[in-house]
Amino acid sequence: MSYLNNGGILMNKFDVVILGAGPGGGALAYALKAQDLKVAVVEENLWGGTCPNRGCDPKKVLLAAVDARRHSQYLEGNGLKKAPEIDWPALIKFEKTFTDPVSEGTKTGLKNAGITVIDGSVKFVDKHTIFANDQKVTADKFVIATGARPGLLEVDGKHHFKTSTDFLQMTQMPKTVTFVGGGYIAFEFAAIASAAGAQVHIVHHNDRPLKAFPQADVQRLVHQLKEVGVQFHFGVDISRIEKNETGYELISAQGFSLQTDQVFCTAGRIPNDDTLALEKAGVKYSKKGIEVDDHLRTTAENIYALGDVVDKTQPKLTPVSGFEAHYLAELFGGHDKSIRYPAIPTVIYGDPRLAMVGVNADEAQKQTSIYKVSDMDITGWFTYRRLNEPLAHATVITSKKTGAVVGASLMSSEADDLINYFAMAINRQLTPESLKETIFAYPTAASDLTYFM
Ligand SMILES: Cc1cc2nc3c(=O)[nH]c(=O)nc-3n(C[C@H](O)[C@H](O)[C@H](O)COP(=O)(O)OP(=O)(O)OC[C@H]3O[C@@H](n4cnc5c(N)ncnc54)[C@H](O)[C@@H]3O)c2cc1C
Ligand SMILES: NC(=O)c1ccc[n+]([C@@H]2O[C@H](COP(=O)([O-])OP(=O)(O)OC[C@H]3O[C@@H](n4cnc5c(N)ncnc54)[C@H](O)[C@@H]3O)[C@@H](O)[C@H]2O)c1
Repeated sequence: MSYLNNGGILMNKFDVVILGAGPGGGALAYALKAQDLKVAVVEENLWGGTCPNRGCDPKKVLLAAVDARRHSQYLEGNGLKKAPEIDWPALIKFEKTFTDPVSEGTKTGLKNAGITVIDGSVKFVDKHTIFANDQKVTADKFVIATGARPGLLEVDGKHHFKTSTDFLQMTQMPKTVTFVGGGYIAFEFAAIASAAGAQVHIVHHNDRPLKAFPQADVQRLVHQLKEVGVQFHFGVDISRIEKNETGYELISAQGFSLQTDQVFCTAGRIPNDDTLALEKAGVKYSKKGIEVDDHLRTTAENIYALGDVVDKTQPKLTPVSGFEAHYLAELFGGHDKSIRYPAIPTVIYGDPRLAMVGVNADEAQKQTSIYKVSDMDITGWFTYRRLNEPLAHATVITSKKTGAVVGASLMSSEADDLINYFAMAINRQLTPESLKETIFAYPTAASDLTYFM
């Protein structure tokens, strides 16, 4: 139902309006439509959100070429003569064949399912009303799924910073590339840029990059990136970026200076909660995201939030947004359970992959009366030796009381797939004995599972 009010403004009334058409908002819209609710989605930018347009998917497309080159390098002299070089402009052109159709395709898909799609940037008027550009929309419930955007460090010359979005659209690879902030994006993009021929620098403000991952694994990853030429600058706080004839100079108050052709800020993302006029709706938020309770309800009783925009301890990842969407669909469908997250696997798609799930090895080492920690150099195992990979490693944590696997961190080219088996083992509380009841196809990375525990 829509009509014009006295002011000539288009009015719409919905059961649920979802703000943001990312993986979280999109998944929720389909699930609520399946419950016969009148649903609208408002999107201010590209339909589909961060992951398929400027995040996970385009990155993984670039990685296909990077992986092919690296694996060829490992086999040089062992069956392969010469590793191929990356043709960056052609690779970006290939990547665009994935990203270009996403927005229109996502929007059409929602429309075809009977979901109302509205292009516009949302501002709350009150807790039952929003403005999406010039459209006034009312609803019984709102779900804020507006995600996050790249943050820019507050330094002089911060307008010179490029972002992860720029990197994924860059048609030429510069000779030198610098990432400021040693997190997920820096480690992944450093592996990509270095394989594509750039001299890569990572500048990090302390000596502990990737702080959510076990320290020993991070050190191994740093070592591996150094081996392929990536330069790390730890304990450096950039205070200024100056443009000069040949590119940019990064400067710290302590006298650090680095000349680079391009500089990317990879020091974290900012939740998109500060542009929504949330005060008007009584929704509490901060720089960390929107405050929610254990039902993903905000401080306004009819307004919920999910995904990267939420202030939470869980990692901000695509499948986590999807999990929360599924939870809210069930909540709106009538159940009243609190949200309970399973063990969440997370991966650095670097060289090699670093993946972890469940209890962190560093925490487990501090509680040896509770956990058994098995640390394994698996480089010599058949699965990895046949690829001639320089580094493969696994740490597996089991409960001393039950024998069940409770955590793992893996490093190898297979780690991103293999970690999912560990996630399943943890969530189903599998013991090494129960794993032996399954026959795994051999020879595969999964057929090694019983040797890990
Ligand atoms: C470079 C990069 C690589 C990544 N790689 C991975 C990976 O490998 N694996 C993984 O799991 N995760 C990865 N992520 C994280 C993943 O992309 C996010 O966790 C995921 O997209 C979050 O989904 P969401 O639906 O919560 O938010 P988003 O995908 O950010 O969607 C939010 C949507 O809301 C819209 N919006 C914002 N403000 C408004 C407004 N005022 N009005 C209307 N619409 C608005 C935005 O335009 C956007 O489309 C990566 C992220 C980046 C940046
Ligand atoms: N593979 C994946 O799943 C994946 C990949 C990319 C991004 N993401 C998501 O996107 C988020 C953002 O990624 P990101 O890499 O921008 O952030 P991040 O939070 O992973 O890392 C940012 C890093 O910057 C550092 N930092 C902060 N201030 C700094 C300063 N002044 N100077 C130097 N370093 C500084 C922080 O200590 C931190 O280590 C991730 O946290 C994750 O949720 C996920």
